[in-house]
Amino acid sequence: MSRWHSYINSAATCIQAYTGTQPLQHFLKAHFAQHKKFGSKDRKYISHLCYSYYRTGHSLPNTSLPEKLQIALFICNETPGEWQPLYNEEWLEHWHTDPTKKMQFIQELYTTFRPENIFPWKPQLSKTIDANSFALSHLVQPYLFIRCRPGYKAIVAEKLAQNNIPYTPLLQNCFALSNTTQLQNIINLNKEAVVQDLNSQQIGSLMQMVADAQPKASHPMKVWDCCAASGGKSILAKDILGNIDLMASDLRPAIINNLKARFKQAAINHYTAFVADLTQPLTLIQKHSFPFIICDAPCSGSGTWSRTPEQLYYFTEDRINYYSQLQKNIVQHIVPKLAVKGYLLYITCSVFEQENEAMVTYIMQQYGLQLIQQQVFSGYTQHADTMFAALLYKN
Ligand SMILES: C[S@@+](CC[C@H](N)C(=O)[O-])C[C@H]1O[C@@H](n2cnc3c(N)ncnc32)[C@H](O)[C@@H]1O
Repeated sequence: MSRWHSYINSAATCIQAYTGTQPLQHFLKAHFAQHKKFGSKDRKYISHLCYSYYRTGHSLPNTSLPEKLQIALFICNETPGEWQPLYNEEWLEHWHTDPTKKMQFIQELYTTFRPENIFPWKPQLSKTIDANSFALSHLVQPYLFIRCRPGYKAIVAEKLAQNNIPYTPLLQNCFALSNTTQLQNIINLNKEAVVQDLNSQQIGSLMQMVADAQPKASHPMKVWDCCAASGGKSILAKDILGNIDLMASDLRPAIINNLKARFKQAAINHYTAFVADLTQPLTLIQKHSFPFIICDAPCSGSGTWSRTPEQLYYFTEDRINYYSQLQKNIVQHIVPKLAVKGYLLYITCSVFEQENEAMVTYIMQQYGLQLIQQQVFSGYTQHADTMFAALLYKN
């Protein structure tokens, strides 16, 4: 058996053992730790096969797993490259860079192939999203994006150049890099630059609106990042709003520890961090009110599935209702903490209307907040995540 066929078999073994209950990345890491015979190249090829498989969603029913893997590779790779020995002349002739043409070829060979099942939830999308481009975006891995922190852009650019790392400058402070780039030993992550998706960075434009509305020389604004995770939006807020009185919370204690470590690297020393379940009444900050609350809500994550295609594969539609209800429960406890003349920045990395525009309508109707701006930041044509953000105001 050729090396390439044995990769297909190894990937098939992984796919059969994987149940979707943990990130694929973690599963593969543990699998390779258990099976030491795989060298680093083998791990790379097998992982690539697995990821390609999940990228095609449920478009290939009634096809054997090795065949599915071969088709997935064909659809997801722009060129056959090293995988060429797996394919006959006819397939190689149809190896276009345009995935739509390749899918037409597959449809002729496999009548059960359903490309519409790569992303089957098109009716649920936010209206401004181009459903076809979005579905196709799952076939490729997005870029790695970094945001240079204030004062460090030239230093970061110089370090990347010194290490011969190619990058494309975008926006004011964003660099796009190949997704295999290793930055750990090259730049001071979190201090000089943060790893942050292009559209996560774009949400800064709504934070800038809050900054612009602040009277000059006022006290540091009290900002609560209420679903902070490891603090990506907090650091962005700090960089845009400057001297803020920052409070960050999240449901999970481990993640708050990560946030503290990251803030240390980011030289953010003055802040308060605490654990809070926002589906429950808040006791810790009973007396506080905030002129700015950032709610980067837990969501389906559907705008980021081209990074984690196993989630695309294992998603079920009932989860949209689950997340929308969770978001309502969270909003219920944070809106009362918003000061009069305060701003709520509601964010998701979801593409579903029910988690996005419909949630904004709900917040406006239920709590009387006024909409300043809402936007889908689409990433599907830029090898980036798709995000949604709405800035609301309390009169
Ligand atoms: C989209 S992530 C936040 C990402 C983060 N803002 C960033 O920029 O990196 C959503 C966060 O909400 C947290 N979360 C989920 N359920 C929650 C709850 N009931 N109360 C508070 N936080 C919750 C999750 O732990 C998760 O870290």
